[in-house]
Amino acid sequence: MSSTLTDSVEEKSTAKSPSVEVHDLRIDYGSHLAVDGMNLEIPVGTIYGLVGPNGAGKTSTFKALASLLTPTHGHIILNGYNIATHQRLALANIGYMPDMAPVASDLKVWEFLEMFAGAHGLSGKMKTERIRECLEQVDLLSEKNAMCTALSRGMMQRLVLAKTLLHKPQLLILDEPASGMDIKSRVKLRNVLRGICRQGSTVLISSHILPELTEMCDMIGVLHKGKLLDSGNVDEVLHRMTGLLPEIRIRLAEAPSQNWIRFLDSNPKVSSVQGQDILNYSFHFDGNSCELSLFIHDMISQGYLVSRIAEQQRSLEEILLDLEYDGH
Ligand SMILES: Nc1ncnc2c1ncn2[C@@H]1O[C@H](COP(=O)(O)OP(=O)(O)OP(=O)(O)O)[C@@H](O)[C@H]1O
Repeated sequence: MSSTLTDSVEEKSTAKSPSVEVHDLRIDYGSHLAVDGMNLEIPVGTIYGLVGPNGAGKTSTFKALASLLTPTHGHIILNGYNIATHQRLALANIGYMPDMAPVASDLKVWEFLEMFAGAHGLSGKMKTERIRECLEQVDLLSEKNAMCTALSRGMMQRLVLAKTLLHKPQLLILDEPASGMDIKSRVKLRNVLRGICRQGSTVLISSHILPELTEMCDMIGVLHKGKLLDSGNVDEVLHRMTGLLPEIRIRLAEAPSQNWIRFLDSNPKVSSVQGQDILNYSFHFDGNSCELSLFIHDMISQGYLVSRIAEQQRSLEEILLDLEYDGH
């Protein structure tokens, strides 16, 4: 449904609206329930990762956000505009990259982007400059004259990302952008996404591989069989979902004083202290990474020489796998 700019601005939420608000989203395919009562809020400038096994409902959610399918029920608000009532304004500032983004094979990188820049109404010097900026942003300027077919998978994904950036979207929705990428390409993608966020945009990405997201994202949501099981800061969600307290392993550079065990036990967040030998200790820690950092800082300022710290935790993949077997 179209609307005038004036009434849309009146209906827009506050200037500090979250980038994405999803209220009670439900998506059905015939008798199959794909997304079930999702509520989600993503602040501006965040990299948010939606993680879930195959068939969890990630693509369906993203398609609903990009207005490519109509949900059975629920509201979606992008940058303050409800997509059901103010679709044009809500979608004006989003960039959507599907999981199997098509790339024209018989074009050079520059020509490929020129085609889309033209469709966005760019021409002349402005078009040339914007294409250059986008290629720079995804670190692909050196390949501007390469044939699209000659690009690696990681480069291809970044080229499609450059295409998605052409109209300067404030919200990027990227479905499985890192799938099939090697670690080098993933690091490059992470740096590109961080750069985009620093410029004030919000990025929403999906993956069925948790480590891909935890290394890239500020926040994650865990989707399982259409239900959003948890959502929030990466550390907090991992802590809540994995349930078990992480085990912290500490190696000291020299034998500690007699007060060492008493010092560890005196922290209310510490439990199950064990000493493997005079230098190696382990304990459970019931706090977030910031509280752990403070504790380690305290340890060092008390004169305990910490030479190594490691944290071990049951992975979310293992937990989701358990849920599958439990039939949840
Ligand atoms: N067009 C469709 N018609 C019928 N069922 C569909 C359709 N699209 C998706 N589904 C089903 O809806 C559920 C969610 O699918 P969706 O593609 O959203 O999940 P996903 O988390 O993106 O999975 P993947 O990681 O495999 O892409 C799955 O059970 C899927 O089979």
